[in-house]
Amino acid sequence: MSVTRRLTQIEHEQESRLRNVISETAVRRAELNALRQRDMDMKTYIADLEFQRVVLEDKYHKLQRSLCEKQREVDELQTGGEDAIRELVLEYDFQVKQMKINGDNHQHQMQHDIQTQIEHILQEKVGRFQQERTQAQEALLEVETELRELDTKYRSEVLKLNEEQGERLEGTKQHVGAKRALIETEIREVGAEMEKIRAEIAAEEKMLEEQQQVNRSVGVSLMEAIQKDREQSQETQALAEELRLQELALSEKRQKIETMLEYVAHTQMDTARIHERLTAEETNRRRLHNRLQELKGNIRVFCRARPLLSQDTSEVSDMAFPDDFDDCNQEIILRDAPQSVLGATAAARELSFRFDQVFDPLTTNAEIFEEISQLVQSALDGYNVCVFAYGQTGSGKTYTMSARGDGMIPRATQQLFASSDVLRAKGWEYAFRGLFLEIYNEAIHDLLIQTDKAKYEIRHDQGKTEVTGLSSVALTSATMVNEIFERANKNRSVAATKANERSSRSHSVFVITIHGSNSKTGERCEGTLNLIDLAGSERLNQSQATGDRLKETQAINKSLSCLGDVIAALGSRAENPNRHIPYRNSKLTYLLQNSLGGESKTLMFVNISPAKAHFNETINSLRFATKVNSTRLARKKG
Ligand SMILES: Nc1ncnc2c1ncn2[C@@H]1O[C@H](COP(=O)(O)OP(=O)(O)OP(=O)(O)O)[C@@H](O)[C@H]1O
Repeated sequence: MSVTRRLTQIEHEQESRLRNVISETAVRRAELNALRQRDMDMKTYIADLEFQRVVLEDKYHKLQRSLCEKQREVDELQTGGEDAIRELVLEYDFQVKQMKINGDNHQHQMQHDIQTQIEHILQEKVGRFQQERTQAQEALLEVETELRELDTKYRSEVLKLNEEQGERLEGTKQHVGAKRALIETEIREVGAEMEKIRAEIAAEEKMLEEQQQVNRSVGVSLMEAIQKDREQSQETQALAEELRLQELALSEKRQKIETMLEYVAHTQMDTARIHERLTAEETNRRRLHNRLQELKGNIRVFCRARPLLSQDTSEVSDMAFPDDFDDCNQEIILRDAPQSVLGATAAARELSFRFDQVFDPLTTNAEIFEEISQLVQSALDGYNVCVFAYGQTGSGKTYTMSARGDGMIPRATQQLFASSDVLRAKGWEYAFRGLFLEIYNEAIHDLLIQTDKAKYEIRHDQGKTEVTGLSSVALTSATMVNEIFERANKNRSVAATKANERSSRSHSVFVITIHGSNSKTGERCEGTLNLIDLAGSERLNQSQATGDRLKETQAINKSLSCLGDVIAALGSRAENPNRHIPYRNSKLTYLLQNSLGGESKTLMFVNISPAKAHFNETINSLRFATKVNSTRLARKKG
């Protein structure tokens, strides 16, 4: 579920990032379009200005051309007037000279003719000559008059021409001057206009330059924007690609998750089915397990011989143990060497004892616990279980029950917690509480706290046993139980130094109450696991025991024989269901009342020493254990 949530979150983040990029790109594009539009407007405006400038320049050139033509006209007019006057003067001089030449020639001719005539006349016709002379003179006069007239005419014409020419020149000059003034005004205006236009052009050019500058920077920003746009487009594309890939991965993951969810659903259904089956099988297992334990016997006895120790002063007894693989023949055989009694040699004894299990000195605690663990399971299944270690002092009871991390008690507590963890999967929840006490001289002592003052009272109520005033602690882990166990043993050893080897002379009882409930099936169970290290069972020669030692011995003998009696009475209930069970005869049996009998399971270790010196005590222990082993508890009906 967390993967789906994470993927959805990534998807939302990517979508939001993409949306931001798209909206930013849209803004950039709008800016870009505005800049492009502005650039287009500026280009149009610049083109207009350029066109106006060209028109003005064209106009200026035309005006300049027309000014030049006018100037040329003026120059031509000036040149033309002077030439005409000069020509007229020259013509006039020429005509005058020509006329003079002609007159002179004519005169000479006439004079010659006249002289000729005169001479002729004189010679030929003197009269006529005179006449002719007169005529000639008259003709001369006429010519002179004509000449004068011509001269006058010429002069007046010249004057007239001069006047006309002067007027014309003046007019032309005035006209030219006016025109020139006009043109100059026009030129000035044009110049001013040109200046203005130039200034405007300069201003426009400046503006243009500025605009171009702006355009350049706009172009740069435009390029940057385009570049950015391109980059953003690339980024957008990359993001889109990434998004696409992620969506692909997401959909693959979704598909996988869906497949997995389907698988999980199937698995959950399977698991539920398996759980149901397991729960049913667990109930069945409990039933079968209990049946198996019953078939094995609700009271079982295991015989365990310890190895010969370096501190054992005597030799090893002649003991025969069953073959490791022979489960059916669990028998221990002890042979006693022939002894001479009152001078006669008694025959060698061979004693055999049959038990549920016989363990030779090489058997380890781990191997023994394999058998005990079934009873621990029974306690978890809601049955009351008692495990006793019986035997003479130094036979290995404490080693069997309490050896650190290895004895039946540490192993049993470890199994309780380990099995409760396994059973949790089947709906079982367990709570454990512990009592640790010592019964010495028929008095109860709390081994969890050190006090001699407390008074303890055993009470039974509706199948439950309570010891008032005794501290009971919740047991939450095997480690914690080990710590409590260590503390109890320490308290026991402190008491032992005070009470002179009391540890061997007292029963130590570790009671674990087990509460189980199954939330799935609604089942409940309550069991008790009692782990008891009994006081040394050796018989002391009563005549030698006095004082405290005697009292101790009596108390031990009493409680052990009471235990034997209770077990025997329970065994005979099969024949006599109303048989009284003497639980109250000892503190130990009264304390264990609810854990001995009925469906309870009892296992007794009979610990024996292999030393020859302990042979008789070993025989006694084996006899007691045989008595217990022959008992089979009667099951309650119903
Ligand atoms: N199976 C065994 N293997 C090795 N050593 C053992 C074994 N059983 C007992 N011992 C040793 O024998 C000695 C006596 O054993 P233990 O103290 O258990 O006897 P006990 O019956 O409990 O005596 P007590 O009644 O005084 O408590 C101890 O040193 C113990 O380590």
